[in-house]
Amino acid sequence: MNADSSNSFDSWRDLPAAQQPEYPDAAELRAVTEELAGYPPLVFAGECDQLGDRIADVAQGRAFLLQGGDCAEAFDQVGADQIRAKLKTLLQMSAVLTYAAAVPVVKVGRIAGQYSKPRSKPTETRDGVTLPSYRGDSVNGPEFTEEARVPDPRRLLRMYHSSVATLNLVRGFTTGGYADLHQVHSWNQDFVRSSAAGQRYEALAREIDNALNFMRACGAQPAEFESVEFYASHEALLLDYEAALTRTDSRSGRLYDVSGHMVWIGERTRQLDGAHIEFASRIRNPIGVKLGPTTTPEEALALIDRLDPERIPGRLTFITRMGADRIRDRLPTLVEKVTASGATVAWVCDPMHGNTFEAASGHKTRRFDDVLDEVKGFFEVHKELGTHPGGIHVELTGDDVTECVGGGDEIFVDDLHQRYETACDPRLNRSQSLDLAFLVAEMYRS
Ligand SMILES: O=C[C@H](O)[C@H](O)COP(=O)(O)O
Ligand SMILES: C=C(OP(=O)(O)O)C(=O)O
Repeated sequence: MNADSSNSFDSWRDLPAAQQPEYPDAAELRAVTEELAGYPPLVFAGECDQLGDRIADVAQGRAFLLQGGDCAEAFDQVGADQIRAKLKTLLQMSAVLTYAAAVPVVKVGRIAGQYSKPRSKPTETRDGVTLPSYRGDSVNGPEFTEEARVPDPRRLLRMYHSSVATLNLVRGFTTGGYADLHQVHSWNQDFVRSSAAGQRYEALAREIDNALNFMRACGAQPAEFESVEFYASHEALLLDYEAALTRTDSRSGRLYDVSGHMVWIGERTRQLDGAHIEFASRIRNPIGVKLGPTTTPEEALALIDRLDPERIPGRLTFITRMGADRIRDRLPTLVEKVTASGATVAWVCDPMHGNTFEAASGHKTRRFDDVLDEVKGFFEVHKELGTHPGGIHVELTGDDVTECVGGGDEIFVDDLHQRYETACDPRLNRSQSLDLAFLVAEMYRS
């Protein structure tokens, strides 16, 4: 793959780009992006196409998308234990969904690139002191000091290297035996095992074991069980970074953003006349777009025209994040109008971003019951319309954190301070994630 030099690709630069950092030194940014443009790709175009084929199955009702990971990855969390814990969570969820809902699961991490955050407010005030908001480790530091909050373009280099290290280990785990289906029990070997969800999982893992033993006895040992296909995704927020990692595929001459297999455009940056949608329209990766409760059917149809003019199933995923109280009201018209237009998009539910509130303690949190209710609403709407509820997009971690309230091993509002470790928004912990997988599997089956 070559660094792209075609002028047309630069069209996004003439358009307003929301949520971009204001770097104090433009020359330093230029030097960084030139350096990035010379670095090897994180992923290959062929892998992006393969994910596109898998998402086409999702869009056409033959598979389910499980997309999840941190709200914001952090540079000081790039360690083997943290990465393995996230992967384990996704593998366990996927085992539950595949076995209990009997559906192939397309596994996509919010991982190896999820370092940038759009914010509601440009500044944050504490004890009368106002500083620029933290925008993710790729932009500035979370410490509440003037120095840390200055956007530093050299952080983009660290984002690249952290993503490379993460993806390298993920590839090792997913193809080197760790993700072998015969290991279903070993993913459940830590604190989660004693939780209600962990015990339920253990029972399911025994059933999977029995099924594998039966197949072995019949002489079937499919190689597919020994490794998993796992893809990396993140929000394409910082366009200087994404553009520096956009390359021409030598096979097809087409442009791919090789910073991840799939990228999505967020709710705050999906303006039709903005730089993010223009950028996304130029690359061939599978694209996600977040759709919040104010999205009109006309906007959804215009997004399809811009991002999927050839109507290729798998190209476009609409990730709806309406809120539990609005999903049943807002989603039906969108799905109806998009379906009537003849487009085949994958519909995926993000039950996190429409359900955030601030607890009295000041912690941003989400109720597990609201998360579940939004997913329920999503399934109800699709059932009613005869369309496919294609997947879930969740903020989660493999650790035993206390960031969202509720769940089978209930976390109370008063517990939030105990292990509140997210760099930005609250994530489901491991047992809440498993609880969700079991409940989603039941909904999918019914
Ligand atoms: O993850 C999504 C957004 O970046 C996040 O919800 C913004 O949070 P804020 O409303 O605190 O800025
Ligand atoms: C910012 C995010 O979501 P949204 O764009 O839906 O607010 C996110 O998923 O990190």
